Amino acid sequence: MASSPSVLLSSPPPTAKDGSRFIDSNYLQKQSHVPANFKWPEEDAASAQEELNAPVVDLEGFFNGDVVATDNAAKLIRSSCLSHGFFQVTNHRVDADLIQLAYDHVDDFFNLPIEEKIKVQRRPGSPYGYSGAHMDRFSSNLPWKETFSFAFQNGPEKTVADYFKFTIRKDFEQTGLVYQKYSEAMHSLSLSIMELLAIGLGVDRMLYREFFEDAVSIMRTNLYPTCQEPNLSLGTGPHCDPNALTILHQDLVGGLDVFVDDKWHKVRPVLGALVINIGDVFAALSNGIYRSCLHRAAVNSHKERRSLVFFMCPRADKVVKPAEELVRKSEGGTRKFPDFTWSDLLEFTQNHYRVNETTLENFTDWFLSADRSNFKPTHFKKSQ
Ligand SMILES: C=C1C[C@]23C[C@H]1CC[C@H]2[C@]1(C)CCC[C@@](C)(C(=O)O)[C@H]1[C@@H]3C(=O)O
Ligand SMILES: O=C(O)CCC(=O)C(=O)O
Ligand SMILES: [Fe+2]
Repeated sequence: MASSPSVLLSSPPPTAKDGSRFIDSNYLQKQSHVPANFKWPEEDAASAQEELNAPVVDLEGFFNGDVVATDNAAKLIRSSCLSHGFFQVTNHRVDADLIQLAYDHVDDFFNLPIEEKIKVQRRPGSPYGYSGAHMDRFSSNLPWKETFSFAFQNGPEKTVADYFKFTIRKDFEQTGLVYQKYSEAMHSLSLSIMELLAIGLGVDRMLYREFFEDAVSIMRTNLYPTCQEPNLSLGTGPHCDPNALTILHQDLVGGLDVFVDDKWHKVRPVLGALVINIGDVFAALSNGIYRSCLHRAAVNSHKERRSLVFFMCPRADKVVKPAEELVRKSEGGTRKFPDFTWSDLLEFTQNHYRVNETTLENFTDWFLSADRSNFKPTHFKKSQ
């Protein structure tokens, strides 16, 4: 699916020693015009005019074991997931100093010379590693960003810390320890949110906590450089996250937009809050009762932006299947998606399809088709 990087750029991007061309923030922010392959269709990139009054869920009472407060939090999450699958949380017990430290270390990696960054470039089929504007995978609608992603699995092994120290550079030990701690905090919060989701859906409170206990999640740092023509491009294009649950921390610059009631809305950063959204895996676990939400990241001309994203994913081989009681409760009382594993969905998103808002429907068709190699998507964007 991915074709070779286009060279429709105003001046040639940096060339690595092996002759290949790479785009990083340093290059992007110097462009006075958006290069053709970074331009997005007008209807995708047009800036949001309104702000979303996103529900803010205070988790204090839940963490203190207060039954009424827990029920209220679960209800608020339920109503937001029924309509758009998106909410913010405060009093989440993630240490503010840890969040600050995670931001302090974002540029340790992005400031490395391009040769060092491409040593840990994403490999075909893998969601982990460095990506400069996804140029290695796509040739048009390129995102105005650099990202760095790594795996997290809870347990005694400090896999994140080791990855930074042994795969990037020995002197990245400190940075690795910060992201190890940050990922652990995100994993723990995700499991708490899973309890609230279960309460809201009326299934056993521990159902999803237990299902995701051994999750192998993706942690990602994003750097969105400034863009002189911000209405022509996007930092992250319109999409629903394919994983189960995403916890996003955006800095105070702003740029996250959510598609609600047929319009793009800005999500104003709330100091200390974490932004949470449901992804396709959770939509499937709820048999479509909860929706994964369509969102994107806009860019701006005055200040570069950073975000920290934790994509909670089930262990690769776990079967994603809704509880029987939810099938009965859902529209028509029938299964909406087949049994599948995260490994199946990940393969689809990395090798056969570029994630957007119709990933889950197209994945279902691909997964059930007799001839997967001749797959042509039949579901198209609903947002325009
Ligand atoms: C399974 C995945 C696909 C993406 C990386 C992981 C988790 C979320 C997905 C992504 C971030 C959603 C937005 C579009 C995307 C292409 C991106 O802009 O980075 C997505 C990831 C990807 O395929 O690289
Ligand atoms: O950086 C952001 O604000 C959003 C990023 C996002 O949606 C993603 O990486 O999936
Ligand atoms: Fe996303």
